[in-house]
Amino acid sequence: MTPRLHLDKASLRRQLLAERRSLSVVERQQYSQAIAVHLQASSLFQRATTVLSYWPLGAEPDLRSLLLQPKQWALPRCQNQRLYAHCYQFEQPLAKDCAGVLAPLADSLTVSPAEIDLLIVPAVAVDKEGYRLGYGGGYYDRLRADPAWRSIPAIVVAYAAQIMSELPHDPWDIPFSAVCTENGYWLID
Ligand SMILES: Nc1nc2c(c(=O)[nH]1)N(C=O)[C@@H](CNc1ccc(C(=O)N[C@@H](CCC(=O)O)C(=O)O)cc1)CN2
Ligand SMILES: Nc1ncnc2c1ncn2[C@@H]1O[C@H](COP(=O)(O)OP(=O)(O)OP(=O)(O)O)[C@@H](O)[C@H]1O
Repeated sequence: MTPRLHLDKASLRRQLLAERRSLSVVERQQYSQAIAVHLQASSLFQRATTVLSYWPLGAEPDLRSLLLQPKQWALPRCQNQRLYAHCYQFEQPLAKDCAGVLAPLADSLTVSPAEIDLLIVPAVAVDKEGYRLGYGGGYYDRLRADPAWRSIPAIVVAYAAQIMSELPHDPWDIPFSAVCTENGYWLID
């Protein structure tokens, strides 16, 4: 938890992505499982009927085991620089979207923000105030700039090594409601 505020977002992103890749496959699997356990114990998760989660990319926490829980699941699909929530059912076909992430097919059912109770969002880094650093595409920032999305509780997930005391943030960054790592889950007040 070294203060690295002096670094800009791009340098922090490079550094934190390298740190994440340096975790072994076994560490990532163990931590991902622990994150899933903490998430399932949270009241935000337990109360949610419809959840927008994510399909893991690179060394991100792999929370695909959650997709077996009895909830209505949705996954993001990137199109024209925007994210759309599509329904996901176990073993439904997926294809890479414009960001290179596996996503439901373009013609699959979409879910409106009014139906979604919870967002689960991966991060490259997170700080103590719930500010998130992502890959730099601004996809979740643009999504959450819409008032219909902004009001949905949103949990940001990362490995504990990605938690910083303070990250630089821009006017468009909206802090998250809660943070979850392999070491625990906490709400941001
Ligand atoms: N799993 C997952 N899905 C997501 C996101 C995410 O962060 N993670 N997104 C969040 O916005 C959106 C897609 N945005 C993205 C923007 C840039 C890159 C990107 O530059 N990827 C690197 C690979 C990094 C790695 O392998 O760890 C690359 O292509 O070089 C990926 C996704 C929606 N879906
Ligand atoms: N509400 C918004 N409206 C328009 N553009 C936005 C908005 N939010 C962010 N952006 C644009 O997105 C770009 C990337 O922002 P930032 O570096 O904060 O991404 P990030 O949160 O790390 O990425 P991601 O959410 O894709 O993982 C910025 O250059 C910014 O111009």
